[in-house]
Amino acid sequence: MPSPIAVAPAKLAVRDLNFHYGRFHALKNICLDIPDKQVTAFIGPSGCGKSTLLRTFNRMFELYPEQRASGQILLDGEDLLDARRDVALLRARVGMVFQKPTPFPMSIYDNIAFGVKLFERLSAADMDERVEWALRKAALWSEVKDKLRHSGAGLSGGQQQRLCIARGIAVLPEVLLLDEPCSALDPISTAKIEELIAELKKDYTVVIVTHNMQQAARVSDWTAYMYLGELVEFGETEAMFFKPQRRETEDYITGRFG
Ligand SMILES: Nc1ncnc2c1ncn2[C@@H]1O[C@H](COP(=O)(O)OP(=O)(O)OP(=O)(O)O)[C@@H](O)[C@H]1O
Repeated sequence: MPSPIAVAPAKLAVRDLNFHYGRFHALKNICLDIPDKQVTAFIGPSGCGKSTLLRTFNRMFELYPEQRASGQILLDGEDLLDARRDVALLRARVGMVFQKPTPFPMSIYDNIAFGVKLFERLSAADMDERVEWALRKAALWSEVKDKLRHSGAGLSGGQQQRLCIARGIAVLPEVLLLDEPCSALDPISTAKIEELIAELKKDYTVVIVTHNMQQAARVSDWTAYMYLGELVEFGETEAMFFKPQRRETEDYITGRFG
């Protein structure tokens, strides 16, 4: 197997990561480099640990006492699993967008301003500018600029998901985690989010969990194939899809799995 340590500079370096849900061992000795300002996709059959691995990157699991991670996850060289590190600050650096669009029950404008206010004191004019910037980045501005005070819940599913991405980037994170961001969306909204991901990687390190192999091939630079809590193969997406090193990866990619 090619080294799980990518040649590109790593934004996140996972070292001997193990994860337990109670007594269930969900991630086993994961070692992996997530390259900076590129898109990395996690693929693998249902239950292999993709979302679990993603959620370790902003310590989401800490909300649940029976869940625990051991090993190291270095963000720019510093271990983010170190309990002394402020988890709120970590989540400002490592943002997350979930499978189902989850706008807050408030206006489109406030959906974005809410998170920004937790970390920065901006003047009204600067906040207006930040909201517009985030909505433009998420390719949503032209569709919502005349209804910023309307509820976010009134948007279509695809628009809501772009609103969640705008909310995620408004706090100026360095890493954006996307957990199956298109699984609840129609093909047109999916295409928009995929275009957006290509745009976002100019500024952010993006990690995406997807069930959709074509999507992984289209949007990612690097791909990790997981199975039963282990990292089976990791490499550049093109090589993984056209010349996988492991038989298991090839079987999964070509649909022979299961
Ligand atoms: N809260 C939990 N408590 C106990 N076990 C869990 C919990 N969440 C996930 N698991 C188990 O951990 C393993 C990995 O789950 P995870 O959701 O990370 O897989 P996944 O690859 O993202 O799956 P899917 O593609 O179906 O979303 C599975 O066996 C799952 O049943």
